[in-house]
Amino acid sequence: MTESKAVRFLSIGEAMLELSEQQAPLWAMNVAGDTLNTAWHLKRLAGEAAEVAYFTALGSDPFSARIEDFIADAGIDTRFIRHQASRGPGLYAISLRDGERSFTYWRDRSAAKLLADDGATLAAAFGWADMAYLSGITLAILAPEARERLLAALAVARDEGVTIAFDPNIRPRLWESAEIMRATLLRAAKVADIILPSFEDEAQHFGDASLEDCARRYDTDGSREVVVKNGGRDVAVAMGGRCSHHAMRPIEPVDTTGAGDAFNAGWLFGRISGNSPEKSLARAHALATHVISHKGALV
Ligand SMILES: Nc1ncnc2c1ncn2[C@@H]1O[C@H](COP(=O)(O)OP(=O)(O)OP(=O)(O)O)[C@@H](O)[C@H]1O
Ligand SMILES: O=C(O)C(=O)C[C@H](O)[C@H](O)CO
Repeated sequence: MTESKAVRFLSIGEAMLELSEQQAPLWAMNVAGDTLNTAWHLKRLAGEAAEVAYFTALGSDPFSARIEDFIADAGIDTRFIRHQASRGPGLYAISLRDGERSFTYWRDRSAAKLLADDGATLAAAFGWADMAYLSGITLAILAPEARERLLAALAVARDEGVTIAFDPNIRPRLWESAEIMRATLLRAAKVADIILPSFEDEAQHFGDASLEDCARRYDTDGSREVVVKNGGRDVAVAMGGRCSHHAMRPIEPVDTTGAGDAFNAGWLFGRISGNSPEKSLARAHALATHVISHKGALV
């Protein structure tokens, strides 16, 4: 019997400390961050069928060590994590109103802002991967030269056969201007094969009038796979130049933090496993609804 080779999934971004209010006055401190959330869920779904590695930079302090231990304990490979002794981890706190989350950040000098400073580590990581995943947050936190370095490395990796998956995950506060944000997100999407936007954010910042508008803007030539997430409402899937709508079952959320990240893991796992779009969507939605039924990004 031949055993199929595990897929190598590389996720690139910022792992942070997360503060999530439990019963007043108690707050839980966990570890989360959009690209880490997706990597974490994907590893749980895939088990031995995927090797998952996380690419970031952390400090050399005890809280950075906790983050790294958390990642390693999840079975995620930490070989591409670099350390910047002069910096520490970023922190965010969740505020909730009727289950809808907003974030307060303390991350201006986090180590992760330097994650793309070393071209050799980037090349080694892309050389290892079958699929690489990043988000608009990954790009937003970088200095302009580092952003260019990462975009160039992505283009080379794609040419060399790495599948690139990208969630624009729009966070305007993290960018220096709305123009730079929009232009950079479009450039990243151009070097991606799979794009996973959220309709509400895209409509607000790119003016898309419909799910199809959003899918077509990202898939101008019909060569990409685009899944437009949409809270508890219909999702659109563009593939092979055709766009289909899929009804989703809405629920009352406890905390929507990480819904999109969990959805992405479910979708990517389905596609890596060769499942149909319908089956992949069902898994993605089930995982997202599970996550939003609990506080914090990771359940
Ligand atoms: N109220 C809800 N009921 C059911 N499913 C939901 C609800 N909200 C979100 N989801 C699920 O989560 C997916 C992602 O939702 P949404 O686009 O709102 O996430 P997001 O804004 O990207 O989240 P985040 O950036 O916090 O990870 C949806 O497509 C859906 O499957
Ligand atoms: O907003 C960020 O930068 C985060 O990574 C925090 C959350 O975990 C993430 O946004 C949820 O999607």
